[in-house]
Amino acid sequence: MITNTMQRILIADDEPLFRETTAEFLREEGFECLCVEDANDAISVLNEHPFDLILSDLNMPGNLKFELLKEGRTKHSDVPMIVITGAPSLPSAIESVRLGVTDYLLKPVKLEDLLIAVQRSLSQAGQHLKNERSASSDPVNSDTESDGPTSWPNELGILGNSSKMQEVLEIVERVAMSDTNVLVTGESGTGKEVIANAIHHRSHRRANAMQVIDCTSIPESLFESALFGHIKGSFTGAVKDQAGLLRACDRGTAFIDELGELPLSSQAKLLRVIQEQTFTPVGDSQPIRVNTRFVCATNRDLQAEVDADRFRHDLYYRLAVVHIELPPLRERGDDVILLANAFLKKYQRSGDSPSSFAAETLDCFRNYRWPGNIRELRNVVERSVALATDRVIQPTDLPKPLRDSLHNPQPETLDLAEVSRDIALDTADRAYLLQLLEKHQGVIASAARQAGLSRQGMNKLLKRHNIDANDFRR
Ligand SMILES: Nc1ncnc2c1ncn2[C@@H]1O[C@H](COP(=O)(O)OP(=O)(O)OP(=O)(O)O)[C@@H](O)[C@H]1O
Repeated sequence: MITNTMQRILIADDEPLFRETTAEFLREEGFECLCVEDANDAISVLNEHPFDLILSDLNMPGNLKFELLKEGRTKHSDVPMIVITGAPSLPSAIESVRLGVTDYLLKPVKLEDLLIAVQRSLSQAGQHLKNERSASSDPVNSDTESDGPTSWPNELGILGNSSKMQEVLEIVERVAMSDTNVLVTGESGTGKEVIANAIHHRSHRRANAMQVIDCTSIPESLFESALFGHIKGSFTGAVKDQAGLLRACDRGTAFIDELGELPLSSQAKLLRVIQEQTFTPVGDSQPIRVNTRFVCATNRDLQAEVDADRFRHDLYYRLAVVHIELPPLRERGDDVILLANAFLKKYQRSGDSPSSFAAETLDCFRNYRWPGNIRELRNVVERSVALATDRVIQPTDLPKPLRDSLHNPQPETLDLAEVSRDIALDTADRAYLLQLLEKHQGVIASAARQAGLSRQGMNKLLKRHNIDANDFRR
């Protein structure tokens, strides 16, 4: 878990082994490290997050003209920079010094020497940055104790410090470099595509394309042609040759989104490609070989679909070699605050834009059940930044279901020993209704049937708890 008291080092280097060993060593020495593999990524994280030190390679993508050092020098002049290069030269050393680096080290560098250089550079830079941070009047950054961690990304650039997300990220790190097929499941908006992207970008396939194949947008009759391509004239409407989606991700990753929606006939065709890594374009006779890794996503319970014979079990086992289950936002603890603060920064447009959330607004975020997960949170923050009249976003700036959640905490956030029996029972009753509606996707009649209530009885109960069944419709 990353804390805010550690000093933060940005490591930019395109050699994975160097990056990882250096980061591991520095972490053991008590620093927070964020690794990126090229200058463009380094510049964008540098502009989004505060750092105490930059450790930069010279010969890496996007750095032909010392772009990272120039950015550091012009926009972050208080952040010391150290160069570590495997291809030293007099001109590059002169230019680095001109751009203000505090040290110019040669690879392979002894880790003890690196540590000395890091400590020296940090102490030269003094307490300047730290003082500035602690004096900051921006509550998003300064009020970290009450609001949870600040928007500091892990190495995958995915926000989430909760233990459930840390477990997910660990699996992503481990599986990315293999060629194993991965199934990502989770409710809508939990970040399945974000995870698929992270797997692709951490894999050895990252130089090639990740192609999104959205099963809901391809009609069953066109599935073969969309995936495998076709030859001109092979069917009415085939006015020219088309390569198909699979060829576009040869040596890359095929991200099959909404896999649970794939009709049985298309499942058989997909299975063949996965087993044989070959396919034949429609109207052609020559098979084409591809080398593709499959990452799939669905918000359905695919095992249940297999049990109900709606999904082929052989395809399921081929695709779900590793299964990553993303927790809903309501089960990620204070990640909701971390994400809300990050979205707030993202949507701030001018100096007058709202720059923080009131404590009660954060309580609403914690209490609300977020059926639309991170996507819903992002939309809520964008909307409240646009509508708020004050610099602090108040519960009144939020949509009604969120505002209503202020006085309706989820049972897991309630200390039962501290409340009356009535409140405890009421909270449990509410939690039961929420889960019931979740399961029945907002259909009151079937929820009422399971609860042993009449429709009217259920409606009355929902009204008392201020729950709108429409919020659960998918
Ligand atoms: N951990 C995260 N950190 C920051 N932003 C995130 C994270 N996870 C998801 N998001 C953002 O939330 C939104 C929804 O993410 P994404 O599209 O990956 O969800 P999904 O589970 O694939 O949704 P669906 O099932 O509806 O396709 C996107 O805007 C994405 O950038």
